[in-house]
Amino acid sequence: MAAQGDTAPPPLLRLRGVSRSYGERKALHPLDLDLQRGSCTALFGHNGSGKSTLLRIASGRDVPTGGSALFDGRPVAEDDPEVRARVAVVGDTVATYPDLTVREHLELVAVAHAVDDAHAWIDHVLADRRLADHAHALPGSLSSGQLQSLLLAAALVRPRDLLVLDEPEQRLDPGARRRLAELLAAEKADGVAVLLATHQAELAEAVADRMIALEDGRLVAEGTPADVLRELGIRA
Ligand SMILES: Nc1ncnc2c1ncn2[C@@H]1O[C@H](COP(=O)(O)OP(=O)(O)OP(=O)(O)O)[C@@H](O)[C@H]1O
Repeated sequence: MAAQGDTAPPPLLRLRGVSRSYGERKALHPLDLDLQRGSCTALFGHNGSGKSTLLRIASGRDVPTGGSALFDGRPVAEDDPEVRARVAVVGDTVATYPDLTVREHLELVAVAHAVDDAHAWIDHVLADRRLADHAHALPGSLSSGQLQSLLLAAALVRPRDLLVLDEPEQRLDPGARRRLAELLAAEKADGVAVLLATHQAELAEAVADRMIALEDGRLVAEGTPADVLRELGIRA
């Protein structure tokens, strides 16, 4: 809660009492979350704890059964052009077109978002994600780590104010994980709000300002990564 006279800008993402039920099953109990531009919040928890459910609500890919989700003051809805233009998502599954090359996937995203000077920008992102040598490869010939890098690259070739990532470290080798942490730090420095679910404490420690631990759809700890990881007994 902001103190009176506090001049902090309104959060880019504001979730109030959001919850999600599937029939009788409560996947997410009511939860509040504020995310400012240039900051990162990490969601942490076991399989099935509700991280992806919360990310889907935050990106407009799902509608909460309770509470409200606002992006820059408007309801987060995937079919809102403003939300689609400004919210980039890296999901937890790799969905590709088998007959489009790596470069063509990125061109498709760049065209959909009317990116200026797309070719130069795609070259930059391909090099940045170590995909330049695979630009003309089809997805079927890529390793799982290279496919994950393609998913990240697709989010980077388009404009974004909010970047939502579901376990982006999965399938990446240690070097690529380090570059992922550098990338997310650079996103924050550019003023992008970053919301990520991760199983990797080191990634949260490297980039997150706040951490939310979930268990069975409930918030069980919240604070700095250091505080939360200590509370969970993961760090001394
Ligand atoms: N479409 C759905 N229908 C029914 N139950 C669902 C659906 N999607 C998710 N759930 C349930 O909601 C709970 C939370 O799932 P969620 O995918 O959010 O967990 P998670 O923390 O992201 O897990 P993981 O680390 O394995 O990705 C789980 O019990 C899951 O079975």
